[in-house]
Amino acid sequence: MRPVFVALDTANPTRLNQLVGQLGDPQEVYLKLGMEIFYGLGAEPVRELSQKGYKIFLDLKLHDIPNTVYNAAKQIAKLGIDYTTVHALGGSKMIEAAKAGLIEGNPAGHNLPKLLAVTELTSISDQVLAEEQNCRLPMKEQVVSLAKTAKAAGADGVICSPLEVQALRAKVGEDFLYVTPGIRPKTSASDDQSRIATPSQAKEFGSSALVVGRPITLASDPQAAYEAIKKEFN
Ligand SMILES: O=c1ccn([C@@H]2O[C@H](COP(=O)(O)O)[C@@H](O)[C@H]2O)c(=O)[nH]1
Repeated sequence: MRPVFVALDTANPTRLNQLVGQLGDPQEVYLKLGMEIFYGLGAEPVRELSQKGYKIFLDLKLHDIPNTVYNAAKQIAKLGIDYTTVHALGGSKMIEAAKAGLIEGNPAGHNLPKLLAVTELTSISDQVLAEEQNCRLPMKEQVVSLAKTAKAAGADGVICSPLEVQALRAKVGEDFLYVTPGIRPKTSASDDQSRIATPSQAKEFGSSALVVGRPITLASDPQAAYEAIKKEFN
């Protein structure tokens, strides 16, 4: 079964516990904890949820000089997490430094966390890419180019939109993870996301895993919404 990570974007501990409690057996639930939790509540919820057996994707999107990223990744690895992120735009030396930091900080006996490089955020449209980032490449080519750099620098996969996965599989390879946010079931609002797809489209395009936040966390029955998305994707 391919993973569906639930993005728990809240800094309210009561809300966090309530949501986690609604999702089901820790051994079968994949959680994505991001900046809101980490900056609001610190590292403790990350350690606690990991110790309870949840698979943890800590999405802090590191983007800094290589030395700073190396030291930050070393600390992140100590939390006992399974996946983490850097921005591919930080360059190959920064991605290599992140990988080295994860290896150095990883506790003995724990699987090495997988390093995912964010290509272009799924909130970025073709227009913003061209007019604000002044990128000369079309979106798919830009994402492929960033993914090639990330792979050569030692990343285990990338974060991208499902809309780019077919091109990525063809040009970057099958031996790489394509983890896709920007997921919206047919009846959900797109919110601030630009490059979106439904769970069944993501399945058809070949996403390795999904990241889904508001369509689950704001649903009247989050567990039912989570189960429906897992079923549609698998
Ligand atoms: O390109 C990216 C990278 C990360 N995200 C994160 O995924 C979730 C999506 O939440 P929704 O509520 O389903 O929109 C969120 O935590 C983002 O930080 C992304 O959306 N796009």
